[in-house]
Amino acid sequence: MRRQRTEPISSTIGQRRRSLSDPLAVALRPPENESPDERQRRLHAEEEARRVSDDIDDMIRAERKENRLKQEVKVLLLGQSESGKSTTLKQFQLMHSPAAFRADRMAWRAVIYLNLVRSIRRIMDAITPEAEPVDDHEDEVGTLEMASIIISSNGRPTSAIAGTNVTNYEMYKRRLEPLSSLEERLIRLLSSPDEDEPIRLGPIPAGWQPPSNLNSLSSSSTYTNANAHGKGRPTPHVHIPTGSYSSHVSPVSTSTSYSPQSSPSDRSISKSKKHEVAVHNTTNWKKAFTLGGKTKSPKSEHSGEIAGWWDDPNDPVHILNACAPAMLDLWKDQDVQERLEEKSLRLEESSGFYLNEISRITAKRYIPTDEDVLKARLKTLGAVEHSFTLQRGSHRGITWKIYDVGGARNQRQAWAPFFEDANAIIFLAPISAFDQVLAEDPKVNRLEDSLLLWRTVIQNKLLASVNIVLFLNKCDLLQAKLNAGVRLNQHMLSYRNRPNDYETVSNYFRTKFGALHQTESPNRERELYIHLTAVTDTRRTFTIISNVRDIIIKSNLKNLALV
Ligand SMILES: Nc1nc2c(ncn2[C@@H]2O[C@H](COP(=O)(O)OP(=O)(O)OP(=O)(O)O)[C@@H](O)[C@H]2O)c(=O)[nH]1
Ligand SMILES: [Mg+2]
Repeated sequence: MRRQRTEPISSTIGQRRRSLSDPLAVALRPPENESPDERQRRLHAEEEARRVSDDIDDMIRAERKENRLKQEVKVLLLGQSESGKSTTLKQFQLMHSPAAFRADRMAWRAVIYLNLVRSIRRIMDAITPEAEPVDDHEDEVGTLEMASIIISSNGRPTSAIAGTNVTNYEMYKRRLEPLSSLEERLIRLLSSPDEDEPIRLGPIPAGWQPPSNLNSLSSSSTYTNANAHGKGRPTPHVHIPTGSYSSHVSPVSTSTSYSPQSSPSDRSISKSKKHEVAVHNTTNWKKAFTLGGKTKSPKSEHSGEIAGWWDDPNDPVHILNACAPAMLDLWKDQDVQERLEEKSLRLEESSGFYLNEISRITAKRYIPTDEDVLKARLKTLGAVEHSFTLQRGSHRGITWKIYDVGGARNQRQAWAPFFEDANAIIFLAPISAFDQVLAEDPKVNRLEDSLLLWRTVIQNKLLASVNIVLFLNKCDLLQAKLNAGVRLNQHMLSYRNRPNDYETVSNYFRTKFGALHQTESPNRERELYIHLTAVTDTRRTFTIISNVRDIIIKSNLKNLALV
């Protein structure tokens, strides 16, 4: 709104009193021979003018406030890979744009299928008889790379442990063979064929060193800070190893991926399948994966009804459905369970775990639930922006931009350009991971990595005035792990002989992370908000997100001197 400013008329009006030396004040001074009537009229006119002026001032203030409220709040999600950043973003989406979140459900079907197939392959890898040749060291890492590696408490690599032979191994291998080519097909579909840039992580190059300190990166001029849509922001360049995949993989071809006698090219396919599938921010994987190019086929010739994907013979659901009994038998097999236990492979704790729901997931008319989508695991490359505008409540009109970045070590250099204009950071540390190592570097304990990363973020001067919220995440898994008897002090000596219960352990982590903030933050005034979270739990997370949202907005307004 434009304003026609009404100047104060008289020197008698409170704050607007002008000095008598002011020529304008002299000009506006009441005539000396003013009659009582004239005086009355003048005072009335002055009063009216003052009222109009005050109204306009009020309107200007309100307008300014509204404009400020319209302002964007930029939130950056940080944390190591698999800490739960993308899952937190999904919760924000579910909370603020549920229709859009649910519209994407069918696209997530592909990821869920792939997660399930990969869990089966992890089991097959784990129960492979010890006599079978192991390719090389990379296989040792690669076999487990699809999710966090769980190390046995005695520190020995899991494959070195001999034990139970699974009597039915050959039978499972035969029955589950079609899943191998299905996995390749799902990877290819998710890797979006119309994508220019390769999007899957290749093997970690020899001699590769993860960036150890983000401080140096944040002051680097390598990256230009681009607009809010991330255009021009740097994106990490990731390669698919050449020749990893055959040019065409038939959905029904029988692969020899589980076979020790596979050809070199089969082995190369099998090897690259061991790397986790990731999606680049520019990848339109959701569009690419409507499974068969459509979610609905034309009206059925016979019934005239709308038929679904289940009528499409090429839809992956058919292979999954046919293999479901074998998958169920495998997962329930006592020998298999013993073998997994011997290898300390707790698949229940791994990302994208659907083995307890095989029948439901492989049903022909399966539609993912919200919970399924929240559990689905797809690694992020680069940065993904999601924005929404609050429609209700006192913070109506504020636009939130949430940036979700890849957390793997070779992705972290892409974070720094987002630091400059961030209003808040939600840092996720998965505290259940105290007995796990990084997928990208099996020498590094996950919790140690989280603590180092946390320190680097809070020390960063560019972030000195940014609100920091810490999610000590995966508390549900922490609780399950402690209940199962896994002891924190076997992995973290500083824990000594404190009680191994959830309450004491979670408080210990709260204090440890909090103390680092106190000693390392360049801004002593900055408040830290710590939450114990399980971001796959919608009800709990909604409450936390609402609190966090209010804190961030309040503090943002405070910065604007509005409250
Ligand atoms: N049980 C449980 N699972 C969780 C929790 N948070 C995340 N997950 C699961 O952990 C997996 C990894 O989560 P993501 O959100 O993809 O992790 P990320 O931090 O985005 O990982 P990158 O993209 O690699 O950086 C997903 O399968 C999630 O469903 C949690 O609190 N509890
Ligand atoms: Mg992610």
